[in-house]
Amino acid sequence: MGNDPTFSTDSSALWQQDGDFKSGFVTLIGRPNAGKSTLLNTVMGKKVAITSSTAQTTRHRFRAILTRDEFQMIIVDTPGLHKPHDALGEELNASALKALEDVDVIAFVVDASQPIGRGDEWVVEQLKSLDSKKICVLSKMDLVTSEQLAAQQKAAMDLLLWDAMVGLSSKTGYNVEAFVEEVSYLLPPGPAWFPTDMETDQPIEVVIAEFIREKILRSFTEEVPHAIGVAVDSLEYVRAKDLHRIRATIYVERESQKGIIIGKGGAAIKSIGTQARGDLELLLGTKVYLDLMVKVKKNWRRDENQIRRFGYGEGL
Ligand SMILES: Nc1nc2c(ncn2[C@@H]2O[C@H](COP(=O)(O)OP(=O)(O)OP(=O)(O)O)[C@@H](O)[C@H]2O)c(=O)[nH]1
Repeated sequence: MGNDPTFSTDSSALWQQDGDFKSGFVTLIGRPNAGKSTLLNTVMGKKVAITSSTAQTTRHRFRAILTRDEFQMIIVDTPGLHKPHDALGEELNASALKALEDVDVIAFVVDASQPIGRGDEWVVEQLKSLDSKKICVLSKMDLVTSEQLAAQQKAAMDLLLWDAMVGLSSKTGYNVEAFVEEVSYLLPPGPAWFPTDMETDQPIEVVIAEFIREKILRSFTEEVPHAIGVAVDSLEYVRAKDLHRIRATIYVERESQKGIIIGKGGAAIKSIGTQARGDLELLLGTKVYLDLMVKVKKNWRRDENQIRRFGYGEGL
């Protein structure tokens, strides 16, 4: 992928800009399902992060880079913060909190359609001692009335003295540009740290595995999605046919889950493969041949080493 600017790995050069240029790190933080990854994709104008209605979708600290004439913002998506139940949960929390260190702006994303509760208070508590600028984002505005929004604004203002507050909808795009403007206003002066045509710092294999995992999250009910991990075993570009050949393994915790993922006569895994291939062809800009395997790896979510091997949480 060396010639694909989206996945350029050359971050050594400092792309110095003159004058009033601003740059810095913005971390999206909030409870699971608040709409962080969807906001990131809308800001970027394309799909870079995966999303689903299953809480705890995001397992990586994902960084996307938005460069305009006046600024460069490096946006860090984090796994939603929540009370941990297992090693994976603890690792995801640690990963999200680590992402708050030394960032210029923290964007606390709260779902405008859900009451602000103890979970949000707990997240904001973690922010109080940090020096960064703090912006409150009320997401999913398309789901609330103006009265509900006003009530939510008031509740959010009671949590903290924010440097800015924006209500937006990533679904309709409403006010997403206002969010970008507010953040850019809060960024300090500085050069572009990354090449101006680079959009994400994740290895392509990680993005591919995440796209596959997204399809599984969207295809099954609660129990199975949390039990899966996806790893790309090989990625090969066949120049003569202009296609990418991808082999990936879906790991589950139990035989019964393997059966569910494969489905009757292989129907479920075939459907996952078809859906994933569509996205991957768009991502890679070539035809894709996708070979998916399912393997059982007992209790991998309780095994910190395995979590790291998948690249979730801190282990990247
Ligand atoms: N109606 C509506 N739904 C939204 C909007 N933004 C996000 N959603 C939905 O909310 C759900 C969660 O969105 P995500 O972006 O995955 O949330 P997240 O905060 O990244 O979730 P975690 O990865 O669990 O931390 C998905 O089903 C989205 O489609 C919005 O502006 N309007």
